[in-house]
Amino acid sequence: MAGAGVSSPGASKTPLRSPSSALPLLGAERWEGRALSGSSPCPPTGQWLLASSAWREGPHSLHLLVTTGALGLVLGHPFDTVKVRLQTQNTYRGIVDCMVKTYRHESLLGFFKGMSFPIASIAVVNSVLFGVYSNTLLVLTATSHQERRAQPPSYTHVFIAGCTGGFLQAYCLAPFDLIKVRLQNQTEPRAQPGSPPPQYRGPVHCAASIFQEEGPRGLFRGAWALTLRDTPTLGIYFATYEWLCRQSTPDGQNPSSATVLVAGGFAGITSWVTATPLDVIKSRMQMAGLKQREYQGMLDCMVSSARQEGLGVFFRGLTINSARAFPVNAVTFLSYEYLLHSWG
Ligand SMILES: CN(C)C(=N)NCCC[C@H](N)C(=O)O
Repeated sequence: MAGAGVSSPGASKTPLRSPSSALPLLGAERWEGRALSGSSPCPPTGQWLLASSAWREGPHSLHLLVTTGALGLVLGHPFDTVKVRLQTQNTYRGIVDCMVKTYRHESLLGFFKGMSFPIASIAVVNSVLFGVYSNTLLVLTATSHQERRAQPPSYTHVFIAGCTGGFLQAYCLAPFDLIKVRLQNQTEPRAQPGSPPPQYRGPVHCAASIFQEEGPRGLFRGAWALTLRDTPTLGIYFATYEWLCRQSTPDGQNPSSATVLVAGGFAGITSWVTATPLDVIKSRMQMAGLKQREYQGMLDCMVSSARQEGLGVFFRGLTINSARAFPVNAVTFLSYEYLLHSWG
């Protein structure tokens, strides 16, 4: 990552050797205490998982990774629920109609259905994505994170590293994403006496039911569409982020925190714009046989969706997902940069 590392919004853009310029934002005393006591030697750049590296850095870094990821996820989940419902159900006239109906029938809690598994898995999924990305870049460019400030990687390398991260994270994400989508699509209000119970009583029951009915492969329903969605679009995600950072940062310097936030937010939007057609197909495949008819495969799903609902179907949920993607990915990149930076 060229110029990887963050500086506080007001800091001058001088090359940084420690996260001290990010201190006002991210906890000055903790870092300074550690630096003074000498308890934080620079760990090697080539570690596979960000989370395990963060553990070595100390609980502060791990907390940051998990907390920012989880916070973004909680704030973004209601938007995600509306997106998923718009993509898979034909009963809504648009975003507002979906929000109103969800609120009326299910109260505010309806927007948070299916959130627990994504929260439980965010650290692993983000660690695989960002860990594989930064290590692939390390292999491709043969330069460490620090050296890349002076010798920025080519966009082709950034794109390939992003695609590799996207490909591998898709397989970790697939079962969690399937359970999320199934639970988000349960429109029954909370169990009331006399009303029929929803099909799944919670995430564990959902996973167990799928496993019992369809075997382990059932948990990977839609995984192909997910992989096809994530492989190129995560290449686009990192390349956009890198490009935006370089546009607004003088050569050899670190992007400011504000730059990281804006570049991360726009990288999220750009990647989701390109990911939406396959996102629709993925969600429909995951719901096949339930609220959707069974499909013979991805192609069948694409063709029959387009025939019945027109080409606009491939952009369902795009607006609300873009509104969600900006803040979620802004904080994700800020914590990623902070972690890289704190390794020195
Ligand atoms: C286009 N795609 C699949 C992505 N950009 N994925 C990475 C960002 C994931 C982030 N938690 C989010 O939900 O936006």
